[in-house]
Amino acid sequence: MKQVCNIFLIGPMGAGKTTIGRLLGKCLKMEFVDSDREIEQRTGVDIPMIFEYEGEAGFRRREADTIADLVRRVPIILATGGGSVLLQENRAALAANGFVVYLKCSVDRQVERTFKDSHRPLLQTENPRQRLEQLMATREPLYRSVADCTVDTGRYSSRQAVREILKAYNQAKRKTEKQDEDAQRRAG
Ligand SMILES: Nc1ncnc2c1ncn2[C@@H]1O[C@H](COP(=O)(O)OP(=O)(O)O)[C@@H](O)[C@H]1O
Ligand SMILES: O=C(O)C1=C[C@@H](OP(=O)(O)O)[C@@H](O)[C@H](O)C1
Ligand SMILES: [Mg+2]
Repeated sequence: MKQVCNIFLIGPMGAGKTTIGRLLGKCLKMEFVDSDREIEQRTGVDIPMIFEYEGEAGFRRREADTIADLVRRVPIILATGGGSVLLQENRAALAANGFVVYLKCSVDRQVERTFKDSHRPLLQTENPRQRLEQLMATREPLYRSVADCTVDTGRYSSRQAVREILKAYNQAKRKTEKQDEDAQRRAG
């Protein structure tokens, strides 16, 4: 049975994964880890530097290794990077090991929330909006394919988003517990 102790946040850049994950960790008194920060700690350099020296492919390899380790650290709230869903191995690891929340956000909101930050290499281009639209077109179906629930962070403050996530998480937890009890009863 899929375990729902862990909560994994997926979604595009600027959706609020890092911000909301941190808040959720405090609320549930659970360990919070951001995969980007973990990669930076492991390598000793920042994300832009990894992209510069190893390219996106090098970053994706490090991201996959980090996610594979973190999903096994139970219980955990994990905020992933926006491109984590690109690799099938990440999608499988997330889907199998926790409750996956897709934090959804319009491109307009993404632009507003990311334009001042130069820490995202994929947005260091002439036209970040166009880049975000392209990324959304490829990634949106992938976010949907692994999500156990979706929360639109454009409609909510981070605190409200946390409440929405908790509602869905508790519902899923109750459902799993009930299924476990039923299975035990049937087994005698
Ligand atoms: N409703 C909201 N939910 C989450 N973050 C928000 C919200 N409104 C504004 N923000 C801001 O958006 C920015 C990007 O958030 P971040 O957590 O870094 O996103 P991500 O990790 O998904 O890229 C932060 O400065 C955050 O404070
Ligand atoms: O969308 C992406 O490919 C990326 C998103 C970033 O994380 P956030 O989604 O937390 O900004 C970070 O992992 C890296 O810059 C690549
Ligand atoms: Mg983040």
